[in-house]
Amino acid sequence: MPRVVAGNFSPTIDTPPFYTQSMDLDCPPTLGRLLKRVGDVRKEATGDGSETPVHQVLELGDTNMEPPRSIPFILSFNNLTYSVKVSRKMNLPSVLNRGRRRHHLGPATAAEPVVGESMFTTTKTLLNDISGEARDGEILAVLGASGSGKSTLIDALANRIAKGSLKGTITLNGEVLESRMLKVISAYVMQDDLLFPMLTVEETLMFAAEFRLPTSLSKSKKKMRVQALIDQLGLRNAAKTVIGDEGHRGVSGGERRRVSIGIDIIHDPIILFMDEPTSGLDSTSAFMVVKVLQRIAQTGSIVIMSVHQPSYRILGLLDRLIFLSRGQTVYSGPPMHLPSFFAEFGHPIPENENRTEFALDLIRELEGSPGGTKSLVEFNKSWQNMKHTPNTEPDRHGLSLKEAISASISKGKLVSGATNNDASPNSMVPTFANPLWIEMAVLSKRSVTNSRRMPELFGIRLVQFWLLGSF
Ligand SMILES: Nc1ncnc2c1ncn2[C@@H]1O[C@H](COP(=O)(O)OP(=O)(O)OP(=O)(O)O)[C@@H](O)[C@H]1O
Repeated sequence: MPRVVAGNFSPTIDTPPFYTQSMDLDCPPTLGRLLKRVGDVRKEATGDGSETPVHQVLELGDTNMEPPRSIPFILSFNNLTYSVKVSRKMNLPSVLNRGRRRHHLGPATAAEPVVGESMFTTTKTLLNDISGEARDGEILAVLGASGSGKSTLIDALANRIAKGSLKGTITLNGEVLESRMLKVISAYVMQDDLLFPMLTVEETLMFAAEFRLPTSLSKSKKKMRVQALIDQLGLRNAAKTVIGDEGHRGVSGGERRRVSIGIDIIHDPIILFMDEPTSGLDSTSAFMVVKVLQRIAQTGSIVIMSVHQPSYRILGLLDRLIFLSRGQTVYSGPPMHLPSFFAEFGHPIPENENRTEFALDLIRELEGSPGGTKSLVEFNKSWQNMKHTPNTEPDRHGLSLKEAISASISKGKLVSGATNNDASPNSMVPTFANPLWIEMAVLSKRSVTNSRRMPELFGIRLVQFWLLGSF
């Protein structure tokens, strides 16, 4: 049974954001100066000089709490197309035919390679003209059967696809995102949890804070960030529990997944990418993970995730959906438009039926039919043209992307290495928060702490070192 947080609520600051009070937009301050001002404003707000983190505490039962207003961010992607070369399956007659054609012994047929193809390779389109947008405060979910292209789309948006092979545009607030900038303001949460079994949840997150947050951020601030994150992740009751493994009892699967998320979002990213965060979890744990993601979104982040088959409750937490079939969009829109979409397509969703299950079943059925999903792809295009409401762009206070990021940080968001006082724009986005020797020291300390608590592993390591030292 998952534990629900009875956490404290960290108050947010009512004072108007100081970028509107004093930030000179013609000359944006460095992130370091902004962070300092964050401290000053928080001190003013608390009155007693203590600096209170603005991150909110997760209270799963509390749905009335007003999320803090954030700086608007919109990630738009247009006409994303991604193809790869795959080796062609060869059979002798086709090879002979090809040879004959090359020597003008017969007419070319449809099987002749087209431009960009060769005798041995063919082009496979993994993403075909995908467009959409994701906004801060919202969760965009990519759905589809296995092999439909969900992971590929998430990878494309997270800039994890080789440069040049992806066609189309990806912009944040209308500006093309440099890969360095994206790396700093985003996080990609892996499906696999690589955690140290003998560290507690709190220690795991503290090591992540020491590794990823800059040394210029004091230890007490890092501790505050970890405590706020524990509450946000709904892990207060499990904070002192070890992660565990097959041989040691530890946290539950859902808690473990939330710890993994916590490690990746320790720097409070503006964009969070996740490939199947709920896979392998029971429905309650899966719901709690997505609830945590909703809370993260509400602190001013864009959350983009893939999900196989969300339950009815999870569907209620998602703001936008993209259904894929063989790399093509078959539905794009909010969950509440699913019934009208499928009704207009001629396949109304029966009452009391899970909408996503119905949609996925119908897509699978069409995929197996002679015409494939072409009719649904075409219908979606015309439906988008018909129904698509003009972009209701939120008020961005006239900020450029960099100014919006700075302002977002000033409202409590952290960015790794953001305390650099250098005024050049590039200094805003250092790739590494800490020098290599600090990273090595943190990693070694983590490994030693974990090994010391596993005497059997510690013994094996000791023998290994002794043997290696003897030769
Ligand atoms: N580098 C590649 N070369 C060739 N085919 C690829 C490559 N990467 C992915 N694919 C194929 O592209 C299709 C989409 O893969 P992808 O992993 O995005 O699907 P998915 O919807 O995430 O599936 P799952 O739910 O099983 O994870 C699959 O058919 C996969 O085999």
